[in-house]
Amino acid sequence: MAVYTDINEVDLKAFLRQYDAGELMSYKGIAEGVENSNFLLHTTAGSLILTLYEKRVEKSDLPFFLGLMHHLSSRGVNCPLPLPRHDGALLGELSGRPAALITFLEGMWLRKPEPAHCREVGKALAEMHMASEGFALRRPNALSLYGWKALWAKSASRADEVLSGLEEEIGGELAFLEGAWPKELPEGVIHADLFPDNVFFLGDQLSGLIDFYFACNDMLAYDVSICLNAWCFEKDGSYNITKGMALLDGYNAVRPLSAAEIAALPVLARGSALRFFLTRLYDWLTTPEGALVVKKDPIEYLRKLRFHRQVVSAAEYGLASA
Ligand SMILES: Nc1ncnc2c1ncn2[C@@H]1O[C@H](COP(=O)(O)OP(=O)(O)O)[C@@H](O)[C@H]1O
Ligand SMILES: N[C@@H](CCOP(=O)(O)O)C(=O)O
Repeated sequence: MAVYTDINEVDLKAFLRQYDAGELMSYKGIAEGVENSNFLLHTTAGSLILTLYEKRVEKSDLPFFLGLMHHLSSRGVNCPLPLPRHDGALLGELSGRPAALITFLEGMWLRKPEPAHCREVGKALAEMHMASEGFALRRPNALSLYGWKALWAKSASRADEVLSGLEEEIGGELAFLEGAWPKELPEGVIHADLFPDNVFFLGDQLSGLIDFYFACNDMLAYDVSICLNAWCFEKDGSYNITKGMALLDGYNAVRPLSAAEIAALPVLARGSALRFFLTRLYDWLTTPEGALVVKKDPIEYLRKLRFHRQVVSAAEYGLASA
């Protein structure tokens, strides 16, 4: 359960008085998520999500995230909207943390996505990429090459506690990616964490996207590679090419990938696997025992990274024309 910061009823009621959000009826911590503290509120005005921003979220980045949700929603992407306070601010403070109230999105995330869902995700990702055009704010990706190296520097000396040989393997991978990382691919605003738990479905219909707190400006095809990693591997670690084909078809139907983006997919997928391996490893080594959060397994992403290392062309991901 990701509740890092506790709240109390008295403070919460005072916080809510700054909004046109009705009277508090009940609230509870949400037993999902890793990054921030989330609470589900029921008020006389309906259901709302209260988010207290934690460890990896810089307060100075919040206008980018909250503004992006407004921009995307005004372009037809179904995503939560931050509520303004009476004074117009989208951001307040609760229990000493920056905090926002956001609209509740109906739907639930899929524990066992099928190829048809992967197609919907590919389509929604491309639609998000197109809809984000014209968004005025910029945010460099804090978790790209430079950020990976910084994160690795904090974990490297303890990596072999998790798996023998990791320090050498990941050091080599970083050196490879530093030389091979693409520089000329089309860029835009990417979600950067579009995992199954951040995509809601009502039945088989995709109903919305949440959790824009890693969004940033980066290569659009890098976002595609994140989704291949997050949606197209099975629990046993095998890559499901049918899911990959569906996801890539869905994406291509809205925003066709260029030849250069297709050629770069194996390297991008190595990079995105490494990115999630590194944050998971860091959390694995530093999250205190007993914290109210379910730690995610870094080794799952090491296996994905090893898979991408032996991929020769994007055809192996299910791209018919690669
Ligand atoms: N706008 C929303 N509408 C409905 N549920 C939400 C919304 N935002 C978050 N949640 C719930 O909270 C959980 C954690 O949210 P998330 O933004 O992924 O947290 P974190 O940033 O900590 O990873 C989600 O899996 C979902 O159950
Ligand atoms: N998707 C990341 C962790 C970030 O958590 P989320 O709840 O914000 O999706 C991972 O799986 O490592």
